Amino acid sequence: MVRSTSLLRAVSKDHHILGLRSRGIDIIRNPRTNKGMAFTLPERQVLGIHGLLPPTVLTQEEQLYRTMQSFTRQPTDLDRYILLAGLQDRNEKLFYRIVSENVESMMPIVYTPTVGLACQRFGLIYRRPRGLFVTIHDRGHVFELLSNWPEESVKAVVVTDGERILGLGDLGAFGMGIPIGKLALYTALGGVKPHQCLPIMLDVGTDNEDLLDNKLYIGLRQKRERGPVYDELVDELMHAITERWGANTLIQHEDFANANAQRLLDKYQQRYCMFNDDIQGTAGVALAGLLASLRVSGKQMKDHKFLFQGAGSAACGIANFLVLQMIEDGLTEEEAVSRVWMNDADGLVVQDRPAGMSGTKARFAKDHPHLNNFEDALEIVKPSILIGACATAGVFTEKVLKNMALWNERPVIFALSNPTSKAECTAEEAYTHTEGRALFASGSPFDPVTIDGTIFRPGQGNNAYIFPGVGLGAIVCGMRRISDKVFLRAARTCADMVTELDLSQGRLYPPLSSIREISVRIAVATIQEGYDDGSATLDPEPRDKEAFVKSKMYDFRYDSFLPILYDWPEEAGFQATDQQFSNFRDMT
Ligand SMILES: O=C([O-])CC(=O)C(=O)O
Ligand SMILES: [Mg+2]
Repeated sequence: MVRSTSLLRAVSKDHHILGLRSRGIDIIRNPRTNKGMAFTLPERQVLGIHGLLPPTVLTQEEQLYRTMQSFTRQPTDLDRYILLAGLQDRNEKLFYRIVSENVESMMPIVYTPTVGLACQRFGLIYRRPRGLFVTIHDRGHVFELLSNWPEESVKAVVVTDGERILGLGDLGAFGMGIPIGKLALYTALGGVKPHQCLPIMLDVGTDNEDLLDNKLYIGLRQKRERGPVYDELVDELMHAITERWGANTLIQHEDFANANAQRLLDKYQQRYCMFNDDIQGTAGVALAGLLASLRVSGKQMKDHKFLFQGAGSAACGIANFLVLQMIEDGLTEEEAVSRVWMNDADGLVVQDRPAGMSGTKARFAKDHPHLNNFEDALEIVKPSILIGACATAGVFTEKVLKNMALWNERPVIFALSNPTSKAECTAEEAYTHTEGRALFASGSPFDPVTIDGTIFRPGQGNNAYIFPGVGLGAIVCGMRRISDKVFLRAARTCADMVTELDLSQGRLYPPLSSIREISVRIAVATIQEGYDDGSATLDPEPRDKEAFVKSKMYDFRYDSFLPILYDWPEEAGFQATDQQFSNFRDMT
């Protein structure tokens, strides 16, 4: 089918908006179409932007170089964050390309740890809107509010209510930085098209007094709404998203507090195409690293004994996945659960402890006297694998680490809390106090550590290995729901990509530079699981799934406007094909 070129011609015509004459300049002002100085001379002429740009014409590669120069010249990471946010607002293709090609230097800026600081300073650095703010006062009108979002084909939503932003606690509406950062990785690492991504901040107030007093706060100045009214709003949002953009719209829950995270996951997991990244993404990535560690220790998962410091939803998510893995190794559920111990702010998780217990951790409560000290708990359990998910920096003390090294030839130590300032120990501490024998991973990045001439390159056990690929896979095959098995499969896929070289350098994850390739493989694994369990709706099932996934991914290179605007002038009677038309629509 061919379409008339009238829409295409409209681009180069004059428009009168509020008395202002605007034409080609809108193409420069629109981050989706803007190429900056990379517009070629013929494009500048046809689009009516000749003279609005400096005369030099740059290639995208030259622009990358220039941007990199500015990036490295910034005095602080927060300045680098602001620089990249500005680029994202100006020139989308350049932004995503530079992040995707420089994951090691840019992921720590657009994502953890710097994104944490950006959230804390969000009132100061806020420039242009990105995403939707849905507040408790919008109850009853959420669909109308979503209708204000200009994109018709949203496929991935990341939503937070800001109550547990990384390990930084309740940041209220400042938490918006997190859905924005996660979705930047959906595109940069997973190739999901930017216009298909929507960050949502669900503002139900904040209990953070400092923010309520902060002149720069941008959210509702009220205490958090909880209980049935909160639940109704979340319900309405989930429903409205799928009403507006279709039943298979992917909805990622991010950084909800423990009291809500697992509860909302249980409530919605079967009804929507959704997952909770802090529970399932974290669990998947932790499992991936632990699977890789087995190749070094020569053990099976069932041969291990685990102690978690922190028993929130992330810890429980990991523990549940470990149980599934140990059952696959041949243990009964009871045996598997017996190998997993937890400790939290109220002490060892035991059956009758004074503080009582809520949620999933009850599954792991042991029949043991109450103990209130982590170091004592460690001595009782003598774990071979120690996992920190408690957002308390330094709880893995020298004594803790030395004990781990005393009991284990290759102690496995994961300090997963984010950002770096909340990590349970640093990479240097982990290697130093275990004579370099630790198999260490952290949620946020650490630089390589040199001990006695040996360089250790710690891996980053971060969800970013998992969620962009799962998201991409779920979107392209139109998944109705996402089961835990998707994450188990994703974990195995990630673990399989860890090479002997990685392991020899103490790294339990593939290098970040291969994360885009991993995302493709995880997307393929996700799609496969979708067809195996019947949740994929795309029909027919693509035969070559990898080629199919790649064909759906965002192209970071600039489109040329010329085939559309130059080669097919109306007088020549040319018409655009459907494909050309939709390429153009994607561009504008
Ligand atoms: O964002 C990250 O780096 C991982 C994550 O989801 C969290 O810590 O909440
Ligand atoms: Mg999170």
